[in-house]
Amino acid sequence: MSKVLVSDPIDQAGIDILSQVATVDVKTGLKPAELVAIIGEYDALMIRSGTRVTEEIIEAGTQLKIIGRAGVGVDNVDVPTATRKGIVVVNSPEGNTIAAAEHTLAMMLSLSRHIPDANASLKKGEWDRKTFVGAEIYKKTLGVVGLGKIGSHVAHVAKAMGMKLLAYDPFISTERAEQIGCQLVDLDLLFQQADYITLHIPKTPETTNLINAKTLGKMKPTTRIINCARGGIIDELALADAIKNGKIAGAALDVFQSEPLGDSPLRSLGKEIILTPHLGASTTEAQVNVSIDVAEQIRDVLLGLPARSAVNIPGLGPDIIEELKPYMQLAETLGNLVGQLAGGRIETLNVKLQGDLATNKSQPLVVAALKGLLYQALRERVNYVNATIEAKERGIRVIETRDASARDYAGSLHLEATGTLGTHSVTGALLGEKEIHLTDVDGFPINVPPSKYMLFTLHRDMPGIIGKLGSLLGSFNVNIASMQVGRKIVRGDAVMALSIDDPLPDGILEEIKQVSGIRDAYTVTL
Ligand SMILES: NC(=O)c1ccc[n+]([C@@H]2O[C@H](COP(=O)([O-])OP(=O)(O)OC[C@H]3O[C@@H](n4cnc5c(N)ncnc54)[C@H](O)[C@@H]3O)[C@@H](O)[C@H]2O)c1
Ligand SMILES: O=C(O)[C@H](O)COP(=O)(O)O
Repeated sequence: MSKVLVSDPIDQAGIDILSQVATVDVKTGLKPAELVAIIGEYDALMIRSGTRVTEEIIEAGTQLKIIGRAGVGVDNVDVPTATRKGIVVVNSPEGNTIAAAEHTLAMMLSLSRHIPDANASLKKGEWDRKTFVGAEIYKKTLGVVGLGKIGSHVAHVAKAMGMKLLAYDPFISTERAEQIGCQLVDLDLLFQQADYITLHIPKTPETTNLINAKTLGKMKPTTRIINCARGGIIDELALADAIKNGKIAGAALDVFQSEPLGDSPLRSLGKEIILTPHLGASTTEAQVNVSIDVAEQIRDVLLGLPARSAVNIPGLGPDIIEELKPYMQLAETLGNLVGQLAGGRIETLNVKLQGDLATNKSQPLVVAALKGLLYQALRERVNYVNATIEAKERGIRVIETRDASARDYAGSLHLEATGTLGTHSVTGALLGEKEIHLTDVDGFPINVPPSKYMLFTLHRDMPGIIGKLGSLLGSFNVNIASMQVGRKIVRGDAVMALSIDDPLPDGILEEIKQVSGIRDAYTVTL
């Protein structure tokens, strides 16, 4: 019989489901070394945010087939290592949406009316009606950063309470925002105008320290911030400082850079701040939902069936996956690349399946291209199962065409993304069995394998331009691994594709764009 380890408190409903097919051990509060010592016995691990599933734990889990996260965020799981080891990672994308949204609303109202401090004062024996005069949220402006599942529900309820709604989410269409009753604005305007700012975004390199001394400086002295998303999106020291110095009015935080929260200046602030110990998902209903949702998936995978919310394994038939696997990787890479070249919010993705790929069997490649396209917005939360729905929810129009007569390569894929910042296209094919090559960028023929860090320029084909760019990169100690120019006519427009060893340091891209003859430049991380 299979063995499942449950290492965080989860609802009994899930344990009952797992017990039908496996022996279930519930061992909470294990230290990392204790988990490493025992994980080798188990086929499945079920967790919440309390267990950090590191590379060391995954490597020690020699029998592990699945890691089930009873909740949304899988940032406590080393997903790339799990994927490399062939371990399915599943989560419950919607099971605690309402709980987290309601906690956010509770935080906003409690903060406005000083409920925690008023309650504490009364329980101490006081009757103080002066200190706790609050503010109304009616007719105030709420700035929602991240208009996904939780952000949308918060917006919906806030609207009913008479709030005016601004939202920032570069991956959501204006139409979708309007349906929810939000006006999409840029982040600066949201920071300047909102009376309340609520965060509902994942923690990614782009969102880390999004709220910092500089952005706090743009807010009104009456602004209050609520974070029930992820710790680390707010620079906590800068926030404590801004509240202490009256630069903003207050904050309500459920999540912290390091959990459990240790010594922190946030703890010594008064009624301007409310802190809860990561309780967003802690309702009876949400815990039943996520526990059942994830336990059912663990049960299915242990029985050899596919999981419905795998964050790292395609939910497609194993035979199709085997045949299309190298092309799926091609489609995902091209999707990620064209999404970054186009930038901004993507409105349309044209997918052209060419040569041998122009068959109906190739449909999963469209899904893989969308998965790549959405990676910047959703990171590991986008998978082959949800990519199409996520694209639809974001208002991205997908146009598929097939051209069996295109014969430059046995099979090639052409993607064209149009977004708020313009249109870009890429084409790619496989060389040999599975070596991905970019064969065209923005209509210019090239032939380069993609690499982790790339720089693309659109420039005038003229003597000296390659040298100038090389010297500029050299002066910033950027090492070029390979470089290729694609042009259609001599001394006309051209594209340069460079593979570089490290990410481009801040500020260089702007300098590159100033080089005479270079019209535009893009940096991409794959
Ligand atoms: N406190 C808790 O207990 C609790 C409970 C559940 C979820 N969460 C967290 O809440 C957050 C939102 O969860 P969700 O289920 O709504 O996720 P979701 O994927 O449905 O929505 C996230 C939204 O953020 C947007 N986004 C991504 N990068 C962005 C950026 N740089 N700027 C602006 N928007 C960006 C995406 O387009 C998406 O619409 C996640 O961080 C999740 O881990 C916390
Ligand atoms: O990502 C989530 O689902 C939330 O942060 C909740 O985490 P928890 O289930 O560990 O409370």
